[in-house]
Amino acid sequence: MLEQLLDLVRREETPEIQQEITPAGTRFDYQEEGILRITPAADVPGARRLMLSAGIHGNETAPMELLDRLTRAIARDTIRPAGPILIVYGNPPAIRAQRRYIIRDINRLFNQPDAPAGDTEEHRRARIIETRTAEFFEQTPSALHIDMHTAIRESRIPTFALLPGDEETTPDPQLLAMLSHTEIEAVIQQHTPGVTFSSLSHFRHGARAVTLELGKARPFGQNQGVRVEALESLLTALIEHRQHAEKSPHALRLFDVTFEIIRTSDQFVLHVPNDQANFVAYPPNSCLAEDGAHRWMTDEHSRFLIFPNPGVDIGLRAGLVLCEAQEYRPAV
Ligand SMILES: O=C(O)CCC(=O)N[C@@H](CCC(=O)O)C(=O)O
Ligand SMILES: [Zn+2]
Repeated sequence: MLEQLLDLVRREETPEIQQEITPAGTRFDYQEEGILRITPAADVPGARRLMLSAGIHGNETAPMELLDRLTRAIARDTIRPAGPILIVYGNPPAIRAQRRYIIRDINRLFNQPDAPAGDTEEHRRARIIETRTAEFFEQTPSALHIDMHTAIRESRIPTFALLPGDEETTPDPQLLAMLSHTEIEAVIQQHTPGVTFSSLSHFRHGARAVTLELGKARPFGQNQGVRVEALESLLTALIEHRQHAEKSPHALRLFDVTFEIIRTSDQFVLHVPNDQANFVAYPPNSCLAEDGAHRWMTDEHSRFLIFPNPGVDIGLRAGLVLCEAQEYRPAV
């Protein structure tokens, strides 16, 4: 029953039995709505703690369908976990409503210990997730958090990853090597501490953390165009703590976030068509947005735009501007 965690979320049902053990001895513990802790029959030395999340935005269904398949395979003992796993479906009310969020974008409410408590469902949910995440990671250096999303718009690079980080952070070689075996084609390194779920894991718990963008957001059952086979194979190998060789590694385009476009007032204007894809490259000195006297301009380096969104709340990012770095080539 507990392997049906996603269905329980969608039906807003609480399971009567909140702990189950598979024939192979894998234990499922239902912690909260949409949060399941999986404990292996026997911890394999060196196996990672894995936190796998999806549904932080309720309309991004392909990652949820992937996580649902993995959870059910573990329950059938088809996949045998080597280390503990925390499965998180981020925003149950938004998942049921099939919307990105209900009142506040929950992926802007993390890693802000000094922020006011907030009184929305998303604020309450973010605190629950933070509590369960802290319990789970307990400062485990080998931990890995993969937060899976799909994007609002089409993308000239359809599948890409974002790595949280600060000014000094460079892309983690282990994560790059891992991602080079999946459908991910580009990796974006962030350089300012963020407020996303992956930022919480990285900055608060010292975990390796990555946000994956797996394609365009579509309703449940309509994700045939979202290719995740290689990712699913990698996640299965990570869960079982075994070598992964199903897909030969490929080069990755690397980008750095050079600045964020922030909507700072009602006068904010984003000079980007609503249907423009992610990763459009601009000529230098293009004005991407303006708000009063402030203008966000490209230059000869900072010229790729992703996540343009003029409808964000004031104070939140309305776009990320990137410069391209030297590509990653897997070791031969
Ligand atoms: O398509 C968009 O505009 C956003 C897609 C999405 O939800 N992306 C995440 C990225 C999180 C990160 O920066 O690590 C988000 O915006 O929350
Ligand atoms: Zn998302």
